[in-house]
Amino acid sequence: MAATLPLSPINQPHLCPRSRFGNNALTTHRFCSPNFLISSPCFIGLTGMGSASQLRARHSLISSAVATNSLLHDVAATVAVLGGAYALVLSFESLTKRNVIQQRLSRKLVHILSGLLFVLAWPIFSGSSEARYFAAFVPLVNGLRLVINGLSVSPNSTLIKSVTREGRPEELLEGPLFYVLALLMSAVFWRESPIGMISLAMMCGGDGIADIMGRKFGSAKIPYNPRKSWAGSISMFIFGFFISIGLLYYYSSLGYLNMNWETTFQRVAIVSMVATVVESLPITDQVDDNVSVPLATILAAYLCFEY
Ligand SMILES: C/C(=C\COP(=O)(O)O)CCC[C@H](C)CCC[C@H](C)CCCC(C)C
Ligand SMILES: Nc1ccn([C@@H]2O[C@H](COP(=O)(O)OP(=O)(O)O)[C@@H](O)[C@H]2O)c(=O)n1
Repeated sequence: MAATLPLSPINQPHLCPRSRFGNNALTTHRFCSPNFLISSPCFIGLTGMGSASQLRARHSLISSAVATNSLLHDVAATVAVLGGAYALVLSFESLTKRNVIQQRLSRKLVHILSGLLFVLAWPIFSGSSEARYFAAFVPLVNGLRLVINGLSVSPNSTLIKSVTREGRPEELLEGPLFYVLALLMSAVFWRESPIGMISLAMMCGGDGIADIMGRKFGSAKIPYNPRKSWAGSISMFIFGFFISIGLLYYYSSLGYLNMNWETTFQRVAIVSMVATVVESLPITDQVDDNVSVPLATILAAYLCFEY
């Protein structure tokens, strides 16, 4: 594990290298961590803190303490987010069981909230470079839960009621499973890249809202796909765009990103348009939206923000 202090996400731009993303996104670089700096030769020379071997011993002691601190921090954050995921599904199952909301709306709200709350929770993990893998463990566990219940003889009815269309256990192996795999993939891009967060904004916020608005106001159908409507697609573009901008602003305000806002709005608009067009295509029978939308978004975002 890379020994880096769980840094305040506010970077020291004059010390930290520029990110490889063209928008000058700053990254919390391990060579800018206080732990690295206090053991650097210039610091030693300036402060006369003792012989090099003494300082090497002190550095290794500090490094192992920092690594242990980050490990405990990330384990606690993982447990907290896993608990949040379980509580979210349980809450909507209870609302559905008590007929407060319909099962179809419950599923869509779980679809919208799970991913967005997951990406909003990323800052509670440590500043170590391995933190993203602890975060990715959450969708991994939920994916295994979906597979076990989708294949099992005695599936968990709470899960089925909250995330399936028709209450069939095997449905868990379709949209919901692809959904959590998309969350896992987005977590690997992590806090220092706009790509993963925009992917979740479009899949969770955009595609989720498209369903709700399309079912309610979708009388005018799209010519090349009568199963989708202009209302649904326009809603996906608008909500996906603003949720993406909101997430980029959130992570910029926490110091993880330093976006060039003069170009970011256009780039996000392009990515949102690509995701919306892909979602509207008549390919749902071949490729689930929870596969096509995140993959299209990641590719478009990579091209728009990488160069
Ligand atoms: C209903 C879901 C997907 C189906 O989508 P679609 O077919 O309607 O397009 C969502 C399934 C959610 C899953 C069971 C739970 C995922 C939890 C997530 C990994 C972590 C959330 C943490 C947060 C703090 C609540
Ligand atoms: N662009 C869109 C997307 C969905 N919808 C509406 O939402 C319903 C569900 O959409 P979907 O098949 O994408 O649902 P999921 O696969 O996202 O669960 C569609 O049958 C339409 O009634 C729409 O009108 N326009």
